[in-house]
Amino acid sequence: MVAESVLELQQLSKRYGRTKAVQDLTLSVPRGSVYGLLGPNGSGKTTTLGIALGVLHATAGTVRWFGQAPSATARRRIGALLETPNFFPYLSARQNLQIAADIKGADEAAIQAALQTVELANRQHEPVRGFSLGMKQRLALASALLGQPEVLVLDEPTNGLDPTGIADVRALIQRLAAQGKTIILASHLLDEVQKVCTHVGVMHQGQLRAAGAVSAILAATDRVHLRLGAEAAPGVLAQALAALPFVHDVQTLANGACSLALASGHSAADVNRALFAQGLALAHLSTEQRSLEAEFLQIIQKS
Ligand SMILES: Nc1ncnc2c1ncn2[C@@H]1O[C@H](COP(=O)(O)OP(=O)(O)OP(=O)(O)O)[C@@H](O)[C@H]1O
Repeated sequence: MVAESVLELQQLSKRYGRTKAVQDLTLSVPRGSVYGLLGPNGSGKTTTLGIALGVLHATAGTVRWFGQAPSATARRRIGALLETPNFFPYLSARQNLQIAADIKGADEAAIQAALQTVELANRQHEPVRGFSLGMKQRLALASALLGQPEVLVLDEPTNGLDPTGIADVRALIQRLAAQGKTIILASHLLDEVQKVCTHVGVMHQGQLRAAGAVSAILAATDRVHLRLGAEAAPGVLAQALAALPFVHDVQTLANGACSLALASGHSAADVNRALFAQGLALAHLSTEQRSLEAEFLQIIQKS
């Protein structure tokens, strides 16, 4: 079953004079996913989110939210945090949220629920000037949550935070995702995307270089290492592997060992079975799980 998309971007492009900030970008965010737009600084993530939210105009392309053209009704279903808002430092967390709630038409219950979600309910009467950056970021998230949006769009949500602040925001994102919200976040931190996202779109120089489920992108990069017993003739293993249809990118290593990549849906056990059926017994078999970082670097290098 194909998951329903919350957001679809079709052939989006944005130019600033000669700068092509976004080029021909097409992506789809499945409902219930935590979608990480990953890319180095200047790769076009903020521009993409800005266009999706209607605060920037695309030079070309279309945006669809919930299967429809953008509208005020659709916008009310989306909470966004593109930059940390300026809170009034002498007002309490609650008073600051009250101002945002008045603008959004959210009620008392919504303020209380948002404060609880971001775990600031017990500090709500303190002035914001005494808050850490992490607490301010959580308050900003509370503000984005007023109106109970189905989707949250966050630009670099952990930027500038210390490790505790990062862990708090990460846990919060995971809690919101567990409640069924779709979360779209931009980040240049691989680790962040790998830890919290179910899906990833890798951007580089304004273009989407790879996209899909994090698990699929990682599985596609697993490498299997294997070696036959010392009695095997040199080259036999590489030859046998090259003939297997679900194996690609076979590399011969020192002492006759080989490494390979698997087609999706196949495992190291399939390789073992196929070789054994040909009378080849393995002395060593292991899988190297590559990190998103390794994959990310490879995607960027390829482009
Ligand atoms: N208002 C603007 N005027 C001119 N160029 C811009 C403007 N906004 C962005 N750019 C350029 O567009 C490109 C993409 O920028 P964007 O901010 O979308 O990238 P990003 O991936 O979000 O990076 P960062 O993480 O640094 O914010 C960059 O080359 C940037 O310099």
